[in-house]
Amino acid sequence: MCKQTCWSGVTRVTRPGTALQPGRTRTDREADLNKRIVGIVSGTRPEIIKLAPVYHALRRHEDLCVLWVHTGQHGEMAADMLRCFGITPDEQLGRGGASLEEFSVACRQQLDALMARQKWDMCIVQGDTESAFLGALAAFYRRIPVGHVEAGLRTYNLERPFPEEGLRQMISRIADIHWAPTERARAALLSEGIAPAKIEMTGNTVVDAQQWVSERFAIRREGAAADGHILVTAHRRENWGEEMEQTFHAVADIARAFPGKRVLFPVHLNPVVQKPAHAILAGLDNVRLVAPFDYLEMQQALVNASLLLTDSGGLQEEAPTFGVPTLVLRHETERPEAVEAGCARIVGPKREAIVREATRLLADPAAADAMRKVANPFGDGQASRRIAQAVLARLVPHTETETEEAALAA
Ligand SMILES: CC(=O)N[C@@H]1[C@@H](OP(=O)(O)OP(=O)(O)OC[C@H]2O[C@@H](n3ccc(=O)[nH]c3=O)[C@H](O)[C@@H]2O)O[C@H](CO)[C@@H](O)[C@@H]1O
Repeated sequence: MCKQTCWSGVTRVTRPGTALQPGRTRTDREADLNKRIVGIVSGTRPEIIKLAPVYHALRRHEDLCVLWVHTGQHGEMAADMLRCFGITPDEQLGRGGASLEEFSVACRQQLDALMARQKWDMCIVQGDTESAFLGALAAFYRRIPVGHVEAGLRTYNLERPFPEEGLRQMISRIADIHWAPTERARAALLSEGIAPAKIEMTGNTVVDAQQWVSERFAIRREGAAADGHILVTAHRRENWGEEMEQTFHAVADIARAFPGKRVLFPVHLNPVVQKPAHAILAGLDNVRLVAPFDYLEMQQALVNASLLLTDSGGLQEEAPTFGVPTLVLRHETERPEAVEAGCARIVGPKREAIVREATRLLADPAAADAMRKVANPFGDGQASRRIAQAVLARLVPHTETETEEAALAA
């Protein structure tokens, strides 16, 4: 592996076997071959999970030079995810500092320098993070078309989730192609005046990511669905403090009421979560508090769960793939499709409602079974292929693109 520092704080990584002439980059060389350059910008764990299948789908096409740029918003958690999906970033940006402001300013400068030097034909971002917004903004100023994966999620409440709701709405204002995961997301974008031709309903790439790892790492359920553990995750900023403590007291109540059930809780590293989780739950025999899982461990823990209690967006989307009934520990969700389909319920972060709903599902196997049988409303595992087809149609219009039927039959 060759590492070159190409400007302040930015390290360029060249894959083995692609030795370059001095001063020349893989991008320069591939641009000479008339390849169109697609840059993918990631910052956090969920972005990597949802962009990895897009990266692999795009790399199948020889007319494209696909670059992965990691902003460093998440460090170690992101490195685990990149490893899991076999991705080595082409560009790893340097963090400007610990605060979000310092990160943001330095990230914007580095992205602009990168885009000034390499003429990207498209910039792809995902979701609603600071990195996604900065990637879209830098591309917008450089007149590079922006493709937005998981476009159109909305609560229309700028406070919840904060700052994500604002960031995703701003990305929608400057994106050129909006890949909506669901019909509801498409309808939201249309209602905001985005031209129908710029929106494509693709499904959510999170299902593709699950299929990708399940196929390669043999992720399978061990034992009967109803016998599995209760999986818990909680980290959302808007629940910090008293509401999160109530959630953990509810988990303790459930563990005491069902001593034969094991509760598995990978605890987010933030001390705001660690402290109350350990104070309230550490003494219970059937509760295991563990460090955050890598993606493979998490998918294995999910497939073996009989019930999921979570405030995570990604886990709400992943649980129906494995038929795991879900209680959402939030007041509202921008992913109501699971609730409407019948595989999830919103219970909020408060003790009484969580205990009531969990007890109902644990005591009534028929109610839990009904939730297990619902197909995943978020995607069919083909989203990244549809996105790759859309990129090709835009950047290499004379290429023959696979029909949906041909791809599915392959
Ligand atoms: C408001 C909102 O909904 N915002 C979302 C939120 O994303 P989220 O709630 O989905 O985030 P998490 O829960 O951190 O990640 C979930 C993924 O991580 C895997 N996972 C989890 C725990 C673990 O121990 N090991 C793992 O592997 C898990 O299977 C899943 O795939 O924040 C992002 C910005 O950070 C936003 O862009 C995104 O809209």
